[in-house]
Amino acid sequence: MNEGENPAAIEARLRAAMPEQIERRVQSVRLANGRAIIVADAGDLRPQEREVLEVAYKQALADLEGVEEVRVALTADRKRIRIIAIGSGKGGVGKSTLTSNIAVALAKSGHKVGVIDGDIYGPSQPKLLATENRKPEAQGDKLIPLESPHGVKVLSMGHLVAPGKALAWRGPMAGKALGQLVDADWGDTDLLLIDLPPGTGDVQISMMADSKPDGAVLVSTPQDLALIDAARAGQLFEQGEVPIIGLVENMAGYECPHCGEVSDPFGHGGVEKFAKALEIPFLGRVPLTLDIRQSGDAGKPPAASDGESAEPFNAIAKRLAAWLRGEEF
Ligand SMILES: Nc1ncnc2c1ncn2[C@@H]1O[C@H](COP(=O)(O)OP(=O)(O)OP(=O)(O)O)[C@@H](O)[C@H]1O
Repeated sequence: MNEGENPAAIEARLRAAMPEQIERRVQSVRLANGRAIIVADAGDLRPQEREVLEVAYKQALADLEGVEEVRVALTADRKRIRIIAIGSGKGGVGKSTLTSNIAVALAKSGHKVGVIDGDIYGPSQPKLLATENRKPEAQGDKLIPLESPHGVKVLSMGHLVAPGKALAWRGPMAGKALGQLVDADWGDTDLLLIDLPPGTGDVQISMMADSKPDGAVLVSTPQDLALIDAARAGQLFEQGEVPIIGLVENMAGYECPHCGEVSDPFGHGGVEKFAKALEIPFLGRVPLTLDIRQSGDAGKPPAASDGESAEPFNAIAKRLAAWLRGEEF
């Protein structure tokens, strides 16, 4: 061992000596008096696989400088990842845009966030999170999510199926495909946001049954029609006993880039009033801006910036984080 090597450097050196597939399971590894102590997650492994894993750690570190003995503690309790579904009754209200930006805002505040694009028929997260034309690898029967450039992991049917291919799928098949994305190897992710397809069909119902979300966020524009659809999506979550965390109003207020006048193409404040009437918390309002649209198309979520356009997403992320901690917001 190098004299003066600090614990973080030692941990990095020990981890670097391990093959990636076993390194990703390590919760902690330290070296004290020639003894390397590894704590690793083996909650999903059968007894025989656990033995193989233990031997693999011992072999990986055996010849390392300063290591005389290797001890391995395998934990059975896999950390449960919390799941939040982002839904809307109506399509095109900005659910995918919100999902990617809220994910990035939560990641900026220290959460380890993954995004699942549940919109099997019209996936948009590969573009929004700049992972288009990339293919996730598989480890055994588990997919390895892609790392987006914005600190968020992501998996979408758009990464797996050629554009337009999934369109022919029927509900149960689409539901199964979504289950595969949820069951991927999310590593140290602590929160998954699922961008649901619009509507209240088979995919949503099967997701509710298979990977019950901890809570749901509903997105709507201030328009009456979108609100009615949001109410329908709300009922779906209630029937599935998924708590509704709150409502987000998107595309509220458009500021003319030429004259500065603010107009409300889809109305204003409707979602907040609606939320009050239904006694659902209001999570925040996102304006309609050219920047949000253009940044989305360019795979650069405004939430990743320090600019003003990140603020509405930061505010919503803050309320979600409070909800996750069980606090009032
Ligand atoms: N606040 C906003 N300001 C400007 N454009 C927005 C805003 N929110 C979303 N958009 C744009 O509206 C379009 C639809 O958004 P998005 O794909 O996020 O909606 P969606 O509800 O997920 O749609 P779908 O139902 O098709 O999955 C996109 O072009 C997006 O860039």
